[in-house]
Amino acid sequence: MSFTEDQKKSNQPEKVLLTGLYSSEIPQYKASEYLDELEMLVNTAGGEVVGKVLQNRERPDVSTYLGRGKLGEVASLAREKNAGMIVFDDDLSPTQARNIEKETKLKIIDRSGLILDIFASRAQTAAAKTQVELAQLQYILPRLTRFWTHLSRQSGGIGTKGPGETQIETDRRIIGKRISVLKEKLEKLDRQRKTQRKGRDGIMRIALVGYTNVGKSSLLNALTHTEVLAENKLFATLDSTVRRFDTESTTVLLSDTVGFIRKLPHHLVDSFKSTLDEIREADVLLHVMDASSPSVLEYKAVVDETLKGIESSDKPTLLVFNKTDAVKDPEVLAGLRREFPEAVFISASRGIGLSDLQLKIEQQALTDYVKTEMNISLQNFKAISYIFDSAEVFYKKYHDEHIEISFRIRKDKLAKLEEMFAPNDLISSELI
Ligand SMILES: Nc1nc2c(ncn2[C@@H]2O[C@H](COP(=O)(O)OP(=O)(O)OP(=O)(O)O)[C@@H](O)[C@H]2O)c(=O)[nH]1
Ligand SMILES: [Mg+2]
Repeated sequence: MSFTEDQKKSNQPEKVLLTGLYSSEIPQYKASEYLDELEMLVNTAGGEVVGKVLQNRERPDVSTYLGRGKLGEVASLAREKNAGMIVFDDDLSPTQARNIEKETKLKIIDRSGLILDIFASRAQTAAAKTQVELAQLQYILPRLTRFWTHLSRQSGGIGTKGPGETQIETDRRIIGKRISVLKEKLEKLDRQRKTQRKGRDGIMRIALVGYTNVGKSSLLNALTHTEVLAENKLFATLDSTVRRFDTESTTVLLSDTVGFIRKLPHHLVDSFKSTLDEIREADVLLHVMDASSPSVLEYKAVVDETLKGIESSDKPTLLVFNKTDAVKDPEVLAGLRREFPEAVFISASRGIGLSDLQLKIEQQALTDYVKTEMNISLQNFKAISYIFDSAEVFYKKYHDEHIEISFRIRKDKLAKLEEMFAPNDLISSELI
């Protein structure tokens, strides 16, 4: 089922009901914040929320998620409010989804399905489109029987009887084939990306990371005076954009990345590998947070956890609290300052605190990188080509028997370079 596809057919926003659970572990106010976030997702997908229902249950019912009675109530509320769809805050098992559809006769979608839909409608580049399609197919595969009953009903098939097993088996094979084609395509795109990246190696790479909608793209725009799409929607950014950013003493490459969210479908994380590589390969992370959100620390934990999942949690990280202009209570800011004395406090949209941030970035560059000028014997072409591959070269001049070269290089790479010199290869070397 596709939320956004249905949207395109009619100009009326699809009316939906949201539902979720609270328990001794997730208090009611938390669950209701989660539904607010789910509402943002629905709005982003072009839908309109006409009601929200929470049920107190320790764990979801294995066959219908909500208890049967509650599900009946939700279905009648949906009819009363003219809603044609129920959105579940948790992921439904294929069995739950099938049962709920049967009982309510309403369209249903779960959190992962909704996020996948949004990603699909926002993907622009070949890479993002391929990554989303792969995630969608991986999501559909175990749910194939349900999608089939859905299709046969849509096309006015008789009763709810699905097609024979053999048809489903055939489809499963077709989808499986398509998945391997997409994986191959992504590998090819990955190789292209790696070639394009050659030559940027000597420059410090910083990735902007953070929860969705915290202002990462706005910060990229503010720092580099460019116009990347920034808007009050979730997942405005799907593709990573890289911008060169010159400070007084150094140059860095700043990349904007896809925002994280609670319960990001794991298929998405897997298939967005090449987009997330931008984070994995960065030297430094700027973890951007929304200081004006009451859930700021919870979002921080989600981001930390997601970074761990992509093996990027031990990188040097600058904490950046954005949207300070929108914080009503000064005590909130004071509290954050006390708890995170190293953090930088900014407002990307008002341009507050940006020079402070710039300074922190420069300091970081100074600790990790050095600028040096060398005179190297042309005999040692191995060392010279290593410099061209892994450093940013500012200046070079060939003499009869040596090259004069100035470059910026990461300290660990400099150490590796120094090991390559035989006696007399290095005529002179000076930090600049
Ligand atoms: N009040 C206030 N709003 C801001 C600030 N920075 C960004 N915003 C707003 O926050 C919203 C989200 O900004 P984006 O830059 O798109 O956020 P993002 O983190 O890139 O979001 P995704 O790409 O969707 O993950 C937009 O409506 C911005 O105008 C700020 O400093 N103060
Ligand atoms: Mg963005």
